[in-house]
Amino acid sequence: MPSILLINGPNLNLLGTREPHIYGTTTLQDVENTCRKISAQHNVTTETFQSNHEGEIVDRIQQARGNKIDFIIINPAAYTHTSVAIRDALAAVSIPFIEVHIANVYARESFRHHSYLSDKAAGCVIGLGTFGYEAAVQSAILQLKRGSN
Ligand SMILES: O=C(O)[C@]1(O)C[C@H](CCCOc2ccccc2)[C@@H](O)[C@H](O)C1
Repeated sequence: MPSILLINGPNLNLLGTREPHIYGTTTLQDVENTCRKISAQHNVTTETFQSNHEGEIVDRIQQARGNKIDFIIINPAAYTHTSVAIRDALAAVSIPFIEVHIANVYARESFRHHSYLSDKAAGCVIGLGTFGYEAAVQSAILQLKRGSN
């Protein structure tokens, strides 16, 4: 069964509990449950991982090859703007990925306007709130089906 890995970066464990005016009131658990439900409807499994630590995210990406992950959906959070290490880990495993951002990063501080990942992503979903995760899962499923045809 095809498998998606959903990775969320630092502070996203607080989703839905702080700064609702920016990130909304949906919790990370809600997001993960919704992604699992959507993928299950298409006979795709979704594994979820959240960490506040860059090295743990790198480790999880590296493990994805051996864990037979077919697609990655990642919100790197603040590491979007700083992490060559996460960029390099994604390149090393050669698993297609979609980058998700809840807020419109281009409408925020200028330091959020650069991503170390976007140019290597299969696609980016930015500024659609937590619905962006649903859009990313639906797109990943379509790409996986296309690849299996
Ligand atoms: O808009 C996004 O999804 C971001 O990846 C969120 C990051 C912040 C994640 C922290 O999320 C929180 C959620 C609730 C309360 C506090 C932080 C931010 O650093 C990026 O520039 C854009």
